Amino acid sequence: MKESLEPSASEETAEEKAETVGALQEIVDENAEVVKDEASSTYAENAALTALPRAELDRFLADKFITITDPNKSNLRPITKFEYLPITDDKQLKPFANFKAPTPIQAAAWPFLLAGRDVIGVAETGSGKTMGFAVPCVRAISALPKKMRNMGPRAVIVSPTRELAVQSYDEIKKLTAVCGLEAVCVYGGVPKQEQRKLLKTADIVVATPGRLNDLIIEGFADLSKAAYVVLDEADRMLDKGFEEEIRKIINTTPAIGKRQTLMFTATWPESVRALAATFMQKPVKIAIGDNPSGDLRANTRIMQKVEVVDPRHKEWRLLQLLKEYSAGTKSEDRILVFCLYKKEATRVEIYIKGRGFRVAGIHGDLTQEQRSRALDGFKKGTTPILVATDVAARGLDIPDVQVVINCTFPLTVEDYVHRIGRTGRAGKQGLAITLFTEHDKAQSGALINVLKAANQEVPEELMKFGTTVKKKAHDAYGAFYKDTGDMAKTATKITFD
Ligand SMILES: Nc1ncnc2c1ncn2[C@@H]1O[C@H](COP(=O)(O)OP(=O)(O)OP(=O)(O)O)[C@@H](O)[C@H]1O
Repeated sequence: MKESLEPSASEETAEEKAETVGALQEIVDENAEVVKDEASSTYAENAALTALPRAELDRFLADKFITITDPNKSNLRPITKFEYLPITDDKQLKPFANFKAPTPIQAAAWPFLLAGRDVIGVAETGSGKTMGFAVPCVRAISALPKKMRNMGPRAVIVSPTRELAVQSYDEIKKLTAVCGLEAVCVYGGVPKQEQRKLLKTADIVVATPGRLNDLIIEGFADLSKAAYVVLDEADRMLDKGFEEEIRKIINTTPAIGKRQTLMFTATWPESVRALAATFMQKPVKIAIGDNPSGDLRANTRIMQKVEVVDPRHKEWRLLQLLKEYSAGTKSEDRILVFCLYKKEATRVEIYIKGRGFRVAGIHGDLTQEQRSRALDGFKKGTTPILVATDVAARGLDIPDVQVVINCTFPLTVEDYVHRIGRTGRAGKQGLAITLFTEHDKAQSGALINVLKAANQEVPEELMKFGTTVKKKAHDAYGAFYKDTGDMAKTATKITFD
C-alpha cells in the first residue's frame, strides 16, 4: 500500500473527525461536571424557609424521627412545605396537588439533593422515596441551559424488577410532563426497538440492570452524561445477585465527583454499606424512624401477626385466612400472598383458584405480558388476590393492599420487611400474617427483633426456635427472581424446584 507523509483525503477526514470527537468529549466531560456543579450552585434556600426559627426546624426533625449524618455538617434546612421547593413554575407543583406536605424523607433529602450531594436515604416502606429522589433529579435537568439538553440522558435510575421500574417511570413522568423533559423505561421481557428509539432523546432513563447493560453494550444507551445516578431498593441492587451488573452501569456514568449518586431503600444492612461507599463521595445519610440503633425495623403502621404452623398444613391454613379476610364486605379487599419459589406460587394459585377465589399469579417464569396483566388485575380488583414470589416484594405501590400473607417465609428478614411493606403505605394501617415453620427457624432471631422493634406481639412458639440472629444470608439471596432482561442468556440464573 502506498506510504504517504501526507494523509489522504479520507485519512484527513478521519483525523479531523477524531479531533472533533476529542473536542466534543471535552465538552461532554465539562458538561457532566457543570450539571453537578449547576445543581450544587443553584440551590438557593427559599427565603420563607430561611426566616423560620431554627428551633422550629429542629423540632420538626425530632418529631419526625429524622436523623441526618452529614460529613460536611452543612445543616441544610428540611423542606417542610412544597412551596419551599425552588420551583417557580406552579405547573411543576401539580403532581403534589393531592399531598398535604412532603414526607419526612422528602423534606430531609431534597435540600441535600438539590445542593448536589450524594445521599443514602433509608425510610420505611411506603414513605414516598420515589418522589424523594425524582423531584431533585427533574429539577436539576430542567434547570440546565438549552444548549446542554439533548446530549444524551442526564439521569439513570436503576430498579431490581421490571414492575418497579415501570412504576417509578410512571411517577417520574408526572414530573417530566410538566417540565418538557423526556423519560424512558428500559426493562427486559419486551422488544428492544422502542427502547432504542426513545433512548435517543431521553433525559432520564429508568431501568432494570440486565436490559440496560444490553443496550449499553449495543451502543444505544450512552450514560456518559448521566450525572444523576439512583439505585432504588439500593441494598438489593448491591447484593451479589446484581453487584456486577450495577458496577458495569455505574462505570459508564461520569466519575465520582462529577456525578451525584443516590441510594434509597427501606432496609440498609451492614453487608452492603462498604460496597455502597465505593460508589459515593462523602454521602449524607438520612434515616427516618425512632430507631436509633439503626437495626432493621418494619413500618410501625403494619400489624404483624406470626403463626407457627406445621409445614404440611400451610396451604390449608392459608385457605382459612383467605376465607376470613375476604368474607362479606371484605370480598373486594386486596390480599397479597407471598410464596418463595415460582413453582410453589403456581401451585398455590391453582389451589386457591380451585376453591373459587378470584386470584392471579406473578413470578419470574411468566412472560412479561402475563406479569403485567396479573398486576393490573390486582390493582383494578378484578382479581383481588395476588400470589407472588419476591419479584413483587419490593417497591410496588399498590393502593390499599389490606393484607399481606407470607405463605412461605423469605430468604432474608430484609425481604420480610419489604414484603409486608406492600400494605400500610402512605400513612395507612396494614396487616401482615406470616406462616412460620421449623424450616424457617434459622431466621427466628432476626424476625423476633423486627417484631420487638415495631412493638409487635412475639408468639411463644416462635421464641422456642431461639433468639440468636444468624448473619449468613441464604446463598440464593437476590439471584433467583432478578430481572436480568436479555442477560439471562449469559447469566447463570439460579432456578428452584
Ligand atoms: N408527600 C406525600 N404525601 C402523601 N403521599 C405521598 C407523598 N409522596 C408520595 N406519596 C405516595 O405514597 C405512596 C408510596 O410512595 P413510594 O412508592 O415512593 O414509597 P417508597 O418509600 O418508595 O416505598 P417502598 O419502600 O415500598 O419502595 C405512593 O402512592 C405515593 O404517591
